[in-house]
Amino acid sequence: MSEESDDDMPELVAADVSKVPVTVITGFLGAGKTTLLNYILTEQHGKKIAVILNEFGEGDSIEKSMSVGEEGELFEEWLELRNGCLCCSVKDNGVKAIENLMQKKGKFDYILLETTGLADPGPIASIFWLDEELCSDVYLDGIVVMVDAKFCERHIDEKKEDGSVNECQKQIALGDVIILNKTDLVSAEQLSKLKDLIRSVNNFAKIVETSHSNINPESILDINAYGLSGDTKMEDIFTQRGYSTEDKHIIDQSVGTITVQIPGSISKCALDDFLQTLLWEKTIKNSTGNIIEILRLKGSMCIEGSDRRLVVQAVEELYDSHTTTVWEDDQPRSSTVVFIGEHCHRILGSLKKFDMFKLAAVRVV
Ligand SMILES: Nc1nc2c(ncn2[C@@H]2O[C@H](COP(=O)(O)OP(=O)(O)OP(=O)(O)O)[C@@H](O)[C@H]2O)c(=O)[nH]1
Ligand SMILES: [Zn+2]
Repeated sequence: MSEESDDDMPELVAADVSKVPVTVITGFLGAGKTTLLNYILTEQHGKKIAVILNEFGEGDSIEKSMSVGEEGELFEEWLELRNGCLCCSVKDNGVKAIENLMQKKGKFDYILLETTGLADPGPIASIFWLDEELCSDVYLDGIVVMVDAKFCERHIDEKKEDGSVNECQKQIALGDVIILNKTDLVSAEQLSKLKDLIRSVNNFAKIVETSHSNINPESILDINAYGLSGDTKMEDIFTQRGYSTEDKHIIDQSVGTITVQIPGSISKCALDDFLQTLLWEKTIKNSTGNIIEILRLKGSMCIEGSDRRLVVQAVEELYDSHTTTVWEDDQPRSSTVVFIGEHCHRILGSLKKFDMFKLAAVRVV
C-alpha cells in the first residue's frame, strides 16, 4: 500500500458490481443515434440494457419511451420528462429518469442515454461522472459520438457568430469512441479525409466505421474511459498513437489535441496548482496569445512519493484524480497528459513556466 491520504485512495468504482455503467450517446442531428440504440436493443449481447431517449422537441412535455431489453424481448415503459433545453436542464430530467430507473434495479445492467443532436455532452457527462447522489448508483463509462460521414465536414467547419467552438467540434473533442456512421454514402477518399479531420480535433478517441449504426456493442460498452480500473496504457500513447497532421489538409479550426510527456516524477501539489490555473482560473495562453480552453484532459501521472499511478480526468472545468496501478520496478517513470481543447497548439512554452513541465516533451497533433 502507498502511504497516501484517504483522498488519494482509489475509488474502485469499476470493481463495484452494484454500480451500473452509463454510456452517453451524442452526435449531430440525424447522425444515426436512435438507429444505433435500436440495433443494440435487438442484438444478442447478453446484457440487459436500459435506454433513455432524450430527444427534446417542441411542446411543453413529451412522453419518452424507455425500453429495457431482456433476451431480445422489449419491455416498454413510459417516462415523463419535462421539456427543456438538454444542456441546461438535463440535470433534473436526466437524474429523475435515472432515479426512476434505479427502482427497477436488477432488471437491467447497463444504461444508454441518447442526447439531442445539439447537446453539449460536457454538462451531461459531469452529472454522471461527479454527481454524488447519483454516483452511488451509476458511473459514467464513456461518451460515444455518432458522426454523419456525409455531413460532418460541413458541420465541423461551421463558424459560430460569437466565435465559440461549434457543437460538432465540441462533441468530437469529448468523444471516447467516435462512430463514423453512414459510410455507405461516401467514397473511401472522403472517408479518409474525414478521419484526418476528426483526428485533428481529437486524436485520442477510438474511431469505428459503420453503416446503419451496425456495430459490435463491445466497441462502445464497458470501455471504462474514465479510467477507474487504471489506465496503464496511457504512457504508450506518446509513442504509439504517432499520428501527425503534417502534410495533410486540415481545416482552419481551433480545437485540437496535444500529448505531453514528462520524464521522472512530479509533486501532487504542483499538479493541482497547474490544473487549477488551467481549468479554473483559465489564465494560461498559448504562444499566439490565446487562452487555452480545455474540453477534455486525461493524464497518467507519476507522483513523487507514491508507488502507484495517478489518473487524472477532466471535462471542461471539472477534474478528478485517483490512484490506480502500481509502478513495476523496471518501468521507466514518466507522466503523460493529453490535452483536447481550444488553442491547444503551441503551448509548450506556456507549460514550461510551471515547474512540473520543465522537462516535458510535447507532441502536437
Ligand atoms: N444511408 C444511411 N442512412 C442511415 C444510416 N444510419 C442511419 N440512417 C438513417 O438516417 C436517419 C436518421 O437516423 P437516426 O438514427 O434517427 O438519427 P439520430 O441521430 O437519432 O437523429 P436525431 O435524434 O434526430 O438527432 C434515419 O432515416 C436512418 O434510417 C446509414 O449508415 N446510412
Ligand atoms: Zn434520435
